[in-house]
Amino acid sequence: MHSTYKEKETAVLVAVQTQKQNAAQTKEYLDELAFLADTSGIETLYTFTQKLERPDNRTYVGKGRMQDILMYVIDNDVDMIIFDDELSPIQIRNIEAEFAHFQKEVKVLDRSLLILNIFAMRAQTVQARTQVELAQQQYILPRLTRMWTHLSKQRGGVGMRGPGEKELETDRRTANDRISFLKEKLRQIDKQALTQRKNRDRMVRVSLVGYTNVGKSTLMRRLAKADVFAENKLFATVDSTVRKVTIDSIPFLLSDTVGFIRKLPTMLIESFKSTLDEVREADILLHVVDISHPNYEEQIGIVNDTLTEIGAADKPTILVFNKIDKFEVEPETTEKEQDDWEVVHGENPWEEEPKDQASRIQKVTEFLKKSYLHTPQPMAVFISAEQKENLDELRDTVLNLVKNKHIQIFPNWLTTDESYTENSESWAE
Ligand SMILES: Nc1nc2c(ncn2[C@@H]2O[C@H](COP(=O)(O)OP(=O)(O)OP(=O)(O)O)[C@@H](O)[C@H]2O)c(=O)[nH]1
Ligand SMILES: [Mg+2]
Repeated sequence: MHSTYKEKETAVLVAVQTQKQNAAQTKEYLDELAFLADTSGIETLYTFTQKLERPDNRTYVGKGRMQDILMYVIDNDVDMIIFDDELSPIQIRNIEAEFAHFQKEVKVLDRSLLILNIFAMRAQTVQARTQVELAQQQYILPRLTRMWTHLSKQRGGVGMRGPGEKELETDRRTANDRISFLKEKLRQIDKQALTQRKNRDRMVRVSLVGYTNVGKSTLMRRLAKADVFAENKLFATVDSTVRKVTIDSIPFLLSDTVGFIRKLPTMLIESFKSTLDEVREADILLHVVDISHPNYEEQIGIVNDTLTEIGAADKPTILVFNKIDKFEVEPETTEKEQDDWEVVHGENPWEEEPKDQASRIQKVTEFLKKSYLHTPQPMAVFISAEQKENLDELRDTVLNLVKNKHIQIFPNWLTTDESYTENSESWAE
């Protein structure tokens, strides 16, 4: 029997492969888009790509590809199309018009809107909620056309048929008023937060930064015994958490905050400025990387670019390569590369499978250290936050940097350290 009840909304994904990217990268980007969709509770049925110099101004992909998408969406009664780049209001209108010929209502979303929706789902504090709503309103305002009604009216659904011209005018005015109101509210929250930060003892401030889902919150739990939320979804964290940590009687503040992603909407970065203050004002950064991710090098670049954008680059940084328990030495390396490695280093780490987890971790760590010694890198540590591997080494590296900074702030510290040991949490096992 045919049932019209659908558990999940369904989507097709669409990306353009420009000359700057190869097929493997495009696939990675689409996998990430599918992960974003999945995090929003949307099931991806199919993906479409097209090689183009740049996305088409009118309909993002060309006419022929659009026809393929149209047929698939109609035949399979798909609920929405999600594009990997931010669409202009005109592109949205044209794409929706294609479907209107077939009396098919389909939601047209893009990567930015998907990210905004996830942030809205996750925001816990008043500050984060206000910041997300501001970004949403700013995204929607130029797109308030007949096809659109704004998000705040209908939680969960976007891209429905909109109101008439007159209501649209009212909607635009309401959106503008709301934007002013939210900005003012954020100014007040910022003022309070600033006072709070000023009243805190001056302590060395360390911030966890990194791409989304790399394990920042998991590491925060290990380092500060903090009960922060971690899960295998994108943007599990969109607020920031600060905890006092003490190692060898040196106290410092550790903060965990929102992760970064490729093509993070600009309005989101802007409205999250105050959440990102923790990062901007930090003395030291722990840049966490998921070394088991096929695109981890590109992710490092994206994080560095975002840090530059928010004015937080050029701080003493430790690259924390996480998830070494999931890192596979073998499949990534050809036999020729293995032979070359053996010639240079006099051993072949691929020769035999280590028997237990401990020796496997040791082997992987040695392998990674050797690979990274060739390239100029900031300090690098290889850990597994989940499996608690090599955390002592990370602790020592952090301690060294913290100590240097601590001595700068408190030149007389060596004689007065007693007072800092009270009431502080110690490094978790
Ligand atoms: N295998 C493995 N998984 C890990 C490790 N560290 C974290 N994870 C998993 O990775 C997923 C993401 O971890 P989180 O700590 O939420 O990552 P995050 O960087 O805080 O992510 P966002 O807050 O979404 O930006 C979770 O499912 C963790 O259990 C690790 O060392 N090894
Ligand atoms: Mg997190």
